[in-house]
Amino acid sequence: MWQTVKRWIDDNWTNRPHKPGTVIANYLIDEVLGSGSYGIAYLARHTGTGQSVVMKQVKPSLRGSPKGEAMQAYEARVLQSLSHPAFPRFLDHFTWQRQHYLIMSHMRGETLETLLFERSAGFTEREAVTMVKRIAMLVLHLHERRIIHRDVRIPNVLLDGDRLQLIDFGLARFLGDTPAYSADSLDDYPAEKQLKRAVHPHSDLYALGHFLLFLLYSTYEVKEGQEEKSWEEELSLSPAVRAILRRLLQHDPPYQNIEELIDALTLYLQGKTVSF
Ligand SMILES: Nc1ncnc2c1ncn2[C@@H]1O[C@H](COP(=O)(O)OP(=O)(O)OP(=O)(O)O)[C@@H](O)[C@H]1O
Repeated sequence: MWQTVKRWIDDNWTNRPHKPGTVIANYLIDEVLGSGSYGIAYLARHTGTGQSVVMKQVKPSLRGSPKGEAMQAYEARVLQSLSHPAFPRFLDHFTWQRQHYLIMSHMRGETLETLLFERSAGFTEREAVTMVKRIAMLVLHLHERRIIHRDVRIPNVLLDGDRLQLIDFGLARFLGDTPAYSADSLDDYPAEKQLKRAVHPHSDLYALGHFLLFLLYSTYEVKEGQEEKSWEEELSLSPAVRAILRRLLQHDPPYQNIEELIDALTLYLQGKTVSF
């Protein structure tokens, strides 16, 4: 019972976001962007320069736990190691009144999730492959720096005009580091979650498979009373894209690295046969 009581206190009291208008150190909060599993994100402004930033606060209930400030410090380290216009820029990391904050550049644009589900954007097979290739190029930039993002999903990709950006490095890990922040191993998780959270290029490749599926389903029309089938039966795909998806989703032997995927996508876009 005490866990239910604690959860109520955390949700309604301990983890209440700051209100717009609150000043935290040198930052004025304009808007609460969201409250995720580990942190609270705000749109804020530097009080001196007026620069628009995203401020992430460690959930107060997680302070001192492995998913608290240590996890945020790790995200700060990942962002500090990057310098690329398609990723948020690290700006600051500080403790203020015993709360922990990470400041990064605010990326403009709309998420792919908004484009698909609110604006009903539709992607042809070629457009979907082109989009996934562009995201794969960003993932390549990360993998070359030994960073596995582990959260490449439609809400974390922003499109600003023609500029594509990848955000939310909260789960990113450097190759060679453990998958979890605590001493827990992934062994107790279901197989799919183990794959998604592995600190290995395969986890981002698997996520890109789901990303491609979301784009391909954007033009799919469900008929009244139709029963659910597998994606291979529901989508009318070219053999090349079907083969690429099967490898991404690990129905067939997976690509060993992101370069192999980019090569397959490039061959498809050039109209050449993909060798399996
Ligand atoms: N650098 C950024 N620029 C623009 N928007 C951002 C940026 N970082 C996060 N956001 C937006 O803020 C909101 C919350 O971001 P956050 O990274 O906390 O993700 P979350 O998925 O809600 O939380 P969690 O990953 O902790 O479960 C999201 O809507 C996200 O699009």
